[in-house]
Amino acid sequence: MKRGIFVSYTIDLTDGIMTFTIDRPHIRNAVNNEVTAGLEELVVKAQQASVQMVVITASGKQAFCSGGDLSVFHTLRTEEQSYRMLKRMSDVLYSIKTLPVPVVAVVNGTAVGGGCEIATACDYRLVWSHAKCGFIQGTLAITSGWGGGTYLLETLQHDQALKMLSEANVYTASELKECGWASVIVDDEQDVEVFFSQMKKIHPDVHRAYKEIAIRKWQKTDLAERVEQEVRRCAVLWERDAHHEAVDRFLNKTKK
Ligand SMILES: CC[C@@H](C(=O)O)C(=O)SCCNC(=O)CCNC(=O)[C@H](O)C(C)(C)COP(=O)(O)OP(=O)(O)OC[C@H]1O[C@@H](n2cnc3c(N)ncnc32)[C@H](O)[C@@H]1OP(=O)(O)O
Repeated sequence: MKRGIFVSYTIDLTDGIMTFTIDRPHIRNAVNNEVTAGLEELVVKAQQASVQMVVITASGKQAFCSGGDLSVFHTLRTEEQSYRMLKRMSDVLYSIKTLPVPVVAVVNGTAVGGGCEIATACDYRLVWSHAKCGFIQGTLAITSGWGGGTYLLETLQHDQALKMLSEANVYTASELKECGWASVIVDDEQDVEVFFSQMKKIHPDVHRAYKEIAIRKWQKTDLAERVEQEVRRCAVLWERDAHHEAVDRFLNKTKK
C-alpha cells in the first residue's frame, strides 16, 4: 500500500485500485487549489503500470463535492482570472477522463456544480442511495466551466443532458439512475465491493483496451476543443454582476 497524506485529500493505492479522496467534509468537500493540485498529482501517479482502476470519492456521508470553493474562487472577478482557474480544473478533468484505466466516481453524498462535473468526467458513477446531485451552476448565473457540461452531453441522451444542465436542479439517486447518469445505486459498502469484484473478474488489459477505444473516439471528435469552448463561455458569464451577486447571496446566507 502506498499512501500520501495532505490536508485536503488523500491518495491511496491498494490491490491495483488508486483512490483519491477529497477530505474537506466541513465545507462539503468543495474544491480549492490544493484539491486541484491533488488531482494533478493523481493523474501522474495513475500512469503506473500497477494501477488497474482509479476511484474518486470524498470523506463522510454528507457530500461527494459541492463544486468550487466559493469562499476562495469568489475573489476571481474578471473573465481572465476565472478562465485561469476554470482552465486548470478542466485540464485535470480531461486528463482524468482520458486515463488509460477505468475511472469510477463513488458518489458518497451530495454532488453539485463542479462536484457533478468531476463525477461526470469518470467512466462510472456509483451513487449512494441518499445522494442528491445536480448541475446547479445556472442558479449562480454561470454554466458548467470544468468541461462537465460537454461530458454530460457525451454521456446522456441529448434531451436528458440539456434538461439536467438547463434546469439547474438537484435529483435523487433513482432519478439519476433513470436518466442514465448513475451507473449503479449503492445502499452499503457491500454493494460497492460487488461492483469492484465484478470489474476485477476481467483482466486489466481488457479494461485498458476498451478505454483506448473510448479515448480514440474522444480524440477524433475534438473533445478537448469542445471543452475549451465550454471553459471560455463560462468565463464570460463569470465576470458579470449576476454571477457575483448570486455567490454573495450564498456566502452571506450561510454566514448568518
Ligand atoms: C466554481 C466552479 C463552478 C463550476 O465550474 O462548476 C462551480 O462549482 S459552481 C457551484 C458552486 N457550488 C455551489 O454553489 C454549492 C454551494 N453549496 C450548497 O449549495 C450547499 O452547501 C450543499 C452542497 C447543498 C450542502 O448543503 P448542507 O449540507 O445544508 O450544508 P451547508 O450549506 O450548511 O454547508 C456547510 C458549510 O460548507 C460551506 N460550503 C458548502 N459548499 C460550499 C462551496 N461550494 N464553497 C464554499 N463553501 C461551501 C457552507 O458555506 C457552510 O459553511 P458554514 O456556514 O461556515 O458552516
